[in-house]
Amino acid sequence: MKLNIQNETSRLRAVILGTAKSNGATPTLQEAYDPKSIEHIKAGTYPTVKDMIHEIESVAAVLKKYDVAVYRPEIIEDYNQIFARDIGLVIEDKFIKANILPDREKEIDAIKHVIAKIDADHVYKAASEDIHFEGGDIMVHNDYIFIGTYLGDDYSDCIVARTNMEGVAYIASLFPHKKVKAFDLNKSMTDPRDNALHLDCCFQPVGHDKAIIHKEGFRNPEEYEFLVDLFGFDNLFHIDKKEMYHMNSNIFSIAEDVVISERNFNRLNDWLRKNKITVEEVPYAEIAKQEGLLRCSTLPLIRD
Ligand SMILES: NC(=[NH2+])NCCC[C@H](N)C(=O)O
Repeated sequence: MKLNIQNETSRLRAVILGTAKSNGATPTLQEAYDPKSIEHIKAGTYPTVKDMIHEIESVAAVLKKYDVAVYRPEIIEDYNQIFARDIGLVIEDKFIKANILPDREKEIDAIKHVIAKIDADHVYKAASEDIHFEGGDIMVHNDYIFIGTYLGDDYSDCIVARTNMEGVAYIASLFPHKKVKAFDLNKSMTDPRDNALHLDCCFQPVGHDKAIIHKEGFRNPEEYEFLVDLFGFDNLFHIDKKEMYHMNSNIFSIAEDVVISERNFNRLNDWLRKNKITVEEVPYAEIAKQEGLLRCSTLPLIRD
């Protein structure tokens, strides 16, 4: 398989979509690794496997309708495998295995059959355990690579900070011809409304020249301003705290003019349609309770 990813929005041809088939029992508070899951475990509203299967399979159906080749992970019994995005990433023709949170380390084994289709010298893995990065923090945008990180002193105690500057440097080393821009993100282990778990939880390009953004996701106002300058203020759809909590920035593009979005994202979906983008609505509010949505559930392999 010849990989090709240059940006977030060109026509999608092949993708890995996560699976909810054997998610296991509701995690304990100790097992959870994000504040939104913790909130729902405490409230007794953590999603059921049945509901999550229904939601993720509705995404599979949309991808099929657009003739996208869809690869699925093999099943690991009682293990969360929904968020395929984070376990690896493709930039240009390279597949890079993530150096992911240890709780999620096994997920990559389940896509071995996909990685086996890629020429071995196009598959990368950072050797040092001090290098941390997950796919949700990394976005290629033509000449740019955008990377979410966290520069706070408490990085090592913060399990919602998944990409460090060593990770940024590693990705930059693989793509010396790209402009790499890191973004220091706001993190909270206790309140999901203040937690940009990954860059795609507060920002994502969409369409030809637009992007969805949550200003408060950025710790450094200058880095937010950089994106305003790059995209132009009028091309940005600003989402508020509540919309970011519901994961509005985490929709998924099949093409510049087709996205998969959550059916309750009324304000966003209206704006997309106003911009001549077809919105394929799916139910995803249950999976959203785990602080991940549609971009998080997909790992694109080939776009035009
Ligand atoms: N790309 C993403 N935003 N992924 C979301 C992953 C959510 C998952 N609960 C975690 O904490 O790892």
